[in-house]
Amino acid sequence: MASRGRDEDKKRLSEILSIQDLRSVSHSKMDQMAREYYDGGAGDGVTLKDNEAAYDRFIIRPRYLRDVSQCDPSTSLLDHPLTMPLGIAAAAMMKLAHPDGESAVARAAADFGSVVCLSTFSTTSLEDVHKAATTTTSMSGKRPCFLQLYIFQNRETTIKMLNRAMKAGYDAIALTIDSPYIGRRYNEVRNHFKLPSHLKLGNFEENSGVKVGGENLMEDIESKSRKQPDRYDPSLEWDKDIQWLRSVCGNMQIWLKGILTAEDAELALHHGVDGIIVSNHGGRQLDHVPSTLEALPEVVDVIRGRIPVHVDGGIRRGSDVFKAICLGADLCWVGRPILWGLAVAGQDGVRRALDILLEEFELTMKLAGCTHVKQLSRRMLAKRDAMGYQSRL
Ligand SMILES: Cc1cc2nc3c(=O)[nH]c(=O)nc-3n(C[C@H](O)[C@H](O)[C@H](O)COP(=O)(O)O)c2cc1C
Ligand SMILES: O=C(O)C(=O)c1ccccc1
Repeated sequence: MASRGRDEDKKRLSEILSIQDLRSVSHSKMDQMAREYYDGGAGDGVTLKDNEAAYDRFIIRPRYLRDVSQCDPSTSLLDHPLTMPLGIAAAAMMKLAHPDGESAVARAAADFGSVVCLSTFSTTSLEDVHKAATTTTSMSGKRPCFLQLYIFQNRETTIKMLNRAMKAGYDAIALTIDSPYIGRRYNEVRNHFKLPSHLKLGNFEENSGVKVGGENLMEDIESKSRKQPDRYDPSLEWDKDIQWLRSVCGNMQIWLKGILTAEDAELALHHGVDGIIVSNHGGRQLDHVPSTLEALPEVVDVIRGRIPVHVDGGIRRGSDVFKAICLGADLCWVGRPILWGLAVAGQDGVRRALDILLEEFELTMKLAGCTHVKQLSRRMLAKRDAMGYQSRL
């Protein structure tokens, strides 16, 4: 029975040609609460839509007659090889999509040659995910592994988690800086979003005081944050907290996730972080902030190669990865496409999402006249506007 199910999944997967196909099929695999939690954004969804739409405002300026018979889409991260400049973004509660949850995603990433950033609010323990993310049959050498961090008001909760992450072998922490509070997400209120009772948070004891299940996410954070100690800490500041984090992170690198301006990029550099991720949380936090593709150039310009700059939000095709790398990102992280793949067929569905993005990225490189990621530059793009397009960026 189980193998028949897997055969059916395989057949269905072979008919899925794009991330859009995966998104459509995933909708029939999730109930309304999970589907809208995954796909939805904050407020009116202006930023959510703009993250994707921004990619259509940039056009590729291809160069021809440049021998593209060989093409190498690979790169590296923290000295580990990656099949392409692509990582799997932190997403909470992956078992809402599929019972194999985060471990299936981590296994697919390891076999493909990608990197996982595990959410603080995973439904699998960080130790199990690290094992899955670093055990691979197809890639040689150690695999990189990131842990996304929310800092709690009770710092002991955060310290405990960081100590576990160090012991398990995580390479880097990605501190999410765009969420002192949870954004306004109407779907979570309307659907009475909660973690179903058969699922548990993987990184906290039940008596730890950290919860997202059993209560509406928004009410949970907003009305109870002042009464209960173990909520995100909205008082974080550059000066005191980055230094504190450094003192409790051992050898793990510290990255900031959620940078959208040159000003904050400069502060990040000044505070000695190891890398930054240009992100607006997939349009789930403050609505009406810039699309990440359009925020990227000002951040890249101020950082000037001194630390790596990554980007996430709205990446749905290999050509989107191509455009983000042309605008100066070292790597793209994808969120929802992975969740859609997971919902459709567990590990195989995640692998399908990754394979689609790789095939498309490689073909885009070749058709644009590039054979190595290092050749991607702003000169390969133009920006469309009401008058036509500007050929120089
Ligand atoms: C369902 C869902 C849950 C998420 N949970 C987290 C989280 O726990 N921590 C975090 O920093 N970002 C979280 N994110 C944001 C992602 O890390 C990432 O910034 C975003 O999904 C990228 O946009 P994309 O989904 O358009 O690729 C979540 C995103 C989604 C869709
Ligand atoms: O949904 C999210 O985007 C998110 O970051 C989150 C995860 C768990 C609890 C609250 C918010």
